[in-house]
Amino acid sequence: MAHAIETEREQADYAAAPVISVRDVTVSFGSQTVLDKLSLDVYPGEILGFIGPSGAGKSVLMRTILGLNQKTSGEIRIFGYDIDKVTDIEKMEIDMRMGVLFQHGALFSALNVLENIQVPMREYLDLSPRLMDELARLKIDLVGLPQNAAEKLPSELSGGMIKRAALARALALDPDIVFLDEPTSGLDPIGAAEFDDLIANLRNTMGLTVFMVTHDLDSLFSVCDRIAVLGKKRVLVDGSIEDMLKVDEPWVKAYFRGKRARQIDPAAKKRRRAEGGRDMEATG
Ligand SMILES: Nc1ncnc2c1ncn2[C@@H]1O[C@H](COP(=O)(O)OP(=O)(O)OP(=O)(O)O)[C@@H](O)[C@H]1O
Repeated sequence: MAHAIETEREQADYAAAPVISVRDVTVSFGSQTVLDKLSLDVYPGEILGFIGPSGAGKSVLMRTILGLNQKTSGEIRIFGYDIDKVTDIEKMEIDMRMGVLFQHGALFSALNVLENIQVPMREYLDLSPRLMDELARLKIDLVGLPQNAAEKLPSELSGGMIKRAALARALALDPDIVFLDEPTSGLDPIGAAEFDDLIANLRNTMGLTVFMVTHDLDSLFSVCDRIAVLGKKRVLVDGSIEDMLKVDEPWVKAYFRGKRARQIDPAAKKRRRAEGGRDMEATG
């Protein structure tokens, strides 16, 4: 499906070279083929929502792009580099430009928030402890956590605080792109909306590119510029929310026009963009 390009900004983004380009990628585990010749582009500065049925392979694609799963065939380019042809130093530079928030946060339980945020700094940079403390505290501010969260262990944080701490860690090296695996799962609707706003603000202020695996319809409607649907081991369709509402593929139809989506007004996103808030999304 062609992109429905709505704004000048989007037009400029889609004219730019993709930051991630996945071409004909196949991933198998033993005899199980999870992704079969899948292709997908991610453009600079966009928030891409990646959806699909449970077990379809969303996390597998994310992990494959990150180099955590092997692909059987196909090509992945990140920032223009073919990841099969990069040197070790180029690979490290690419890794440093990508932050990841894994499902459930995946913080180290024995480390406090400050130490968790410093993990990527220790892995990739050679900084003094004092500078690392300062940088980590800036990230704590950036994600809207109180400074007294710095010394807390993950077990002492609420679900929403864990997500924010994990996001702070994903942002530790000032990446160009962040991968978020179901970032709002387990949050109450208010916490989820606040987290969505945080993601949108970070994109707007830092020019981040966001690859978000999600099941959250509110996130898709409120912050995602584009949605890609995984099904039958490939990207079935991609486009705007408005495009999704016109798609006849049964799963996409059930997802966007089923019972849970019935209150969502397709015109609301345009109003939200015009007004710069997310309060207008759902009609009651
Ligand atoms: N390391 C692995 N070894 C073997 N099979 C795997 C591995 N990782 C994932 N799979 C299989 O790949 C399939 C896709 O899993 P994946 O976690 O990507 O689904 P998903 O679309 O993210 O699902 P959900 O929405 O439920 O999180 C599943 O059948 C899973 O069992």
